[in-house]
Amino acid sequence: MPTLSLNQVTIRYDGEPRPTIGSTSLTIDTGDFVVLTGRSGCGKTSLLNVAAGFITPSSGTAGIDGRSITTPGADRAVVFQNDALFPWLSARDNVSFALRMRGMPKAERNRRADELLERVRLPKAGGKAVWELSGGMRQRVGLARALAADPDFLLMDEPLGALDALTRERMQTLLLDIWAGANVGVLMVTHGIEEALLLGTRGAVMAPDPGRIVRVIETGFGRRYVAGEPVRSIKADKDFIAGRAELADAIFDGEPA
Ligand SMILES: Nc1ncnc2c1ncn2[C@@H]1O[C@H](COP(=O)(O)OP(=O)(O)OP(=O)(O)O)[C@@H](O)[C@H]1O
Repeated sequence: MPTLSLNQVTIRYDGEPRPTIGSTSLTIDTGDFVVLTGRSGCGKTSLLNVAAGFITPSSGTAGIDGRSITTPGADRAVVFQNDALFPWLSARDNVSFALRMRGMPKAERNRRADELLERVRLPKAGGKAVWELSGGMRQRVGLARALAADPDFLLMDEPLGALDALTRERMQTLLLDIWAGANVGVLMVTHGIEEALLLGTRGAVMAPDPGRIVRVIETGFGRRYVAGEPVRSIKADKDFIAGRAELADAIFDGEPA
């Protein structure tokens, strides 16, 4: 079971007088669903980019089981706010593209792509062109494509940020279903306080200047959904309501929201 570790990572972008991220550590194990939240500009994406291997920390280390993260790798799938699908390919071909890169024969990769599309609740969309899909459907194709590489870690930067509120709620439960069914560790960035609380096994709150994790809240609400409890009953629970207030307080640190 691999572990992704960020150890006393700092980031100082070229030309910036101060570090964007000050010494920050974070560990993600298989089965974790770590949600990174905090005010705009506090450095959430920067930290995720270190885990993804898109940027190298100025000091500190990023690694998986002792191996340094220096570049992106197939062990880490990244999902962005905008799906970044190939518009000229069908949904199935978008998903199977990742498998083609691994040399899998066509019939097998089409079968696997259809399985993955079914997993993201798009059983009939394989032959559809990207332009025929809604925003939520595209994001699900993006997720299926991310899962195709069979990653150890799923790194998601505001994956639901561009969706309308109702689609977003349905996608939250889909993310929990995917997490429960895959052997992955998840790191997800979100601005959504309820989303952080519902999805995360751990909610990590960042503060700015320099960006750092100031609070970690262990949560068990996603596990309750996976065990069969309806989301509405979870969100009505007094522990959920108290958790939401606690998270908001940590994010706004006593300032009015
Ligand atoms: N490549 C870069 N070069 C210089 N500065 C950068 C770079 N990338 C990000 N920054 C700056 O670092 C700070 C943190 O940005 P980052 O995107 O990591 O924050 P964030 O918490 O994800 O923001 P948001 O919630 O608005 O998406 C911002 O001030 C941003 O302008």
